[in-house]
Amino acid sequence: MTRRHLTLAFIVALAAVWGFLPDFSVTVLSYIGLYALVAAGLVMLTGVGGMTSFGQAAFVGTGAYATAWICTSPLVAGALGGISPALLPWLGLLFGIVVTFIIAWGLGAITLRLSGHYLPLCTIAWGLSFYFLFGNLEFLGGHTGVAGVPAIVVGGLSLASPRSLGVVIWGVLLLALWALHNLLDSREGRAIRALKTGRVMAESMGVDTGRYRIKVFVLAALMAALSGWLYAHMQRFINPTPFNLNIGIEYLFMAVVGGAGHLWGAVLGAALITLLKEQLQDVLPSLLGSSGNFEVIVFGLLMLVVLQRFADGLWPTLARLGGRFLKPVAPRPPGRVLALPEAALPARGRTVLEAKAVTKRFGGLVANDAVSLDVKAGEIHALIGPNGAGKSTFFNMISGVDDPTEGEVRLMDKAMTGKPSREFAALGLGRTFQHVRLLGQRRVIENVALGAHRRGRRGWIASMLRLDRAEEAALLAEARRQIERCGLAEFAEVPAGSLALGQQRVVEIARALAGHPAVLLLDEPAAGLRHLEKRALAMLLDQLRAEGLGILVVEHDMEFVMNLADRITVLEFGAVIARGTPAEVQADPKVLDAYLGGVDEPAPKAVVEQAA
Ligand SMILES: Nc1ncnc2c1ncn2[C@@H]1O[C@H](COP(=O)(O)OP(=O)(O)OP(=O)(O)O)[C@@H](O)[C@H]1O
Repeated sequence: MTRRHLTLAFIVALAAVWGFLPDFSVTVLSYIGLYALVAAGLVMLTGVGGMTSFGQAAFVGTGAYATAWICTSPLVAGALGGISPALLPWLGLLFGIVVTFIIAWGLGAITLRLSGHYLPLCTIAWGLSFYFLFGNLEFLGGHTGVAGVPAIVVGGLSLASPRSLGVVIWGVLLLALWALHNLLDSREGRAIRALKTGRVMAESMGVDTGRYRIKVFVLAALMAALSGWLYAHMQRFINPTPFNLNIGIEYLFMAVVGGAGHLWGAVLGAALITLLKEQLQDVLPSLLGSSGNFEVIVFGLLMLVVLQRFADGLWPTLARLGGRFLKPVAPRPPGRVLALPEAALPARGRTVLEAKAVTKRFGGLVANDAVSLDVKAGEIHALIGPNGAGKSTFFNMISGVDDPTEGEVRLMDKAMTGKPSREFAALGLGRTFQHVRLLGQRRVIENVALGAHRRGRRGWIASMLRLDRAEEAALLAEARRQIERCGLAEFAEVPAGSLALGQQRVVEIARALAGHPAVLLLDEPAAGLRHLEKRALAMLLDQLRAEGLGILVVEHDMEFVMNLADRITVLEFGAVIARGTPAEVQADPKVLDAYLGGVDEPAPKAVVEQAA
């Protein structure tokens, strides 16, 4: 039995017993479905995308109030004249989606720029404001609410009973889980996962992180609004209470307790918390009397215990246990495989990357002082210098991570100063990082396929509907090719975080190569590699140079650099103190002085030997 079979068995079992369950169980299950829909949106937003929101209840309220207003307002009835009442809930759904989309996009554009704890604080702020807004707007019934919300009618069939509406709720939930699962298993899903690691890496892979963050935010808000629409037509009456901040916090609990990075964790979390609250409300008053609100306290304590014991939520533990009995799903053989776009490499000897008198100041500190350097197609240029010389700062300037205070950066003959790193990536710049930036829990192949992100075109809807398979097969095939080329074939399917640090650096090189770059920036690629692995890396770089790539490498291993580089630029205290061939640089007294005089930096063997 595979996981897929188990999911199917769950759906069939639910469908089979649905007609025989007592009314109370059907109602509870319908609520679980409604909550799980919101929590699944939060899994995407918080667990996968790394943005915490306490304010999702506000969007549930938006969806609920939008349809309640459309269905009950005399103003709408007057304006629409003789519209069939059966159409009103559907109009309400459309209205709710449009309103939520506009509000979420607007709120996202303003608040998602904030980082750290400011974003969650903002979600609390609008979670509170929406609640008071719902309660204070007269045309929404104030704190009394809106009564007389009609039932949904589909093809003449009224969904007035929870038993019939519950089928729709679970149908919508399962469809949403399927679509989100497909989205996460695609090029776009990899980009969403990359958001969690911060902007720098994802942007360097060509992902417009600002836009993706807003899109995930809007997606989660729309799922909450959909839940609100279903809720309003199930309850047939709404007031502001179910959309207050407490409930927003509960939604977050559901996602986190279930397992914030896992879609089925949302269902588990919603079920657990709904059932737990139900039980506590029944059991505690009979034990402790009904004078205190003890269930809230016990609920809080139980949540603490669960989170203390299962920091990643309960789903990963369950999945691990289940994994012992379930067979892994065999990957389907790819059908049609697209050819990925592949820009021709520039002619050998052409300058592909150029820094002209680049200066970077941090307050009074000059980290780069008018540094000029160029990289030509078909050469390896090394940038060396003692610790703190300004190499990483320079790397950031020439890859769009940071802007120079003065000077100019040109890539492929285009002025790039002030442009974001995704535009550098689009012009053919691939890079690795001094501090490895991989998605540690994802497989090596997924990490490497992220590097090919900008070579794909398929968007969110196509991914959700699985219309991206030919492109996805091509991206994965490209990733596998680069992994094999870098000598990591046996590790393609293991989590990237399980590899040794040196190997993780090589995964980063494979990821950069998957983007078919013309220029490669490598930040300390040999650090942590053993002798044979270094030799293999040197051979790979040699081969890439022969293919016509322009490579700039920052490296502390002098033997590696001296044997490999065509040209070397030496930085000290932010300024260039020498440049030339390895032989010229090794003979330069300023270089010897910089290294031998350095306190922190061990004198590079190759340089010292030359001096002797
Ligand atoms: N964001 C920053 N704000 C202030 N100072 C900074 C910042 N980034 C770097 N610096 C300073 O700029 C100088 C150059 O640092 P940089 O990290 O570029 O050196 P490096 O040559 O890459 O060193 P290493 O080999 O240790 O990585 C250092 O003095 C560092 O403290």
